[in-house]
Amino acid sequence: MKQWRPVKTFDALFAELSERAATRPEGSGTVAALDAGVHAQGKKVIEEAGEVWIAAEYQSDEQLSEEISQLLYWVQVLMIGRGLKLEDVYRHL
Ligand SMILES: N=c1c2ncn([C@@H]3O[C@H](COP(=O)(O)OP(=O)(O)OP(=O)(O)O)[C@@H](O)[C@H]3O)c2ncn1[C@@H]1O[C@H](COP(=O)(O)O)[C@@H](O)[C@H]1O
Repeated sequence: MKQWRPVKTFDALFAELSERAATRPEGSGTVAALDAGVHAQGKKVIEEAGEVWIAAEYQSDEQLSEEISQLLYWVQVLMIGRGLKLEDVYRHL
């Protein structure tokens, strides 16, 4: 059974990843992802977007939700790598 944990929102994840970028803790996958650069980040965005599409066509709601969460993560990594803030995106919504 999955352990209960508080719900993490898009904004809370962005704050967490921004903090990782600023403090660069050892062992952080986000720090490694940022150091890998925009080309590698863009490839992950495309990969995860493809997995979202496949999950939407063929998989369960749970699997689709998980793929979407990974796409959101990689979009945030790419945003932080480029120095964008949430407001830069939100003003287009
Ligand atoms: N939400 C995420 C998250 N979603 C996706 N990912 C990464 O994206 C990858 C996508 O998984 P896949 O199954 O598609 O791929 P994989 O086979 O596991 O990995 P690859 O071989 O494809 O690289 C995962 O392996 C993670 O490296 C994430 N990595 C971290 N987080 C959260 O980000 C925060 C900071 O994490 P750290 O920087 O690692 O401390 C924490 O709250 C984490 O929970």
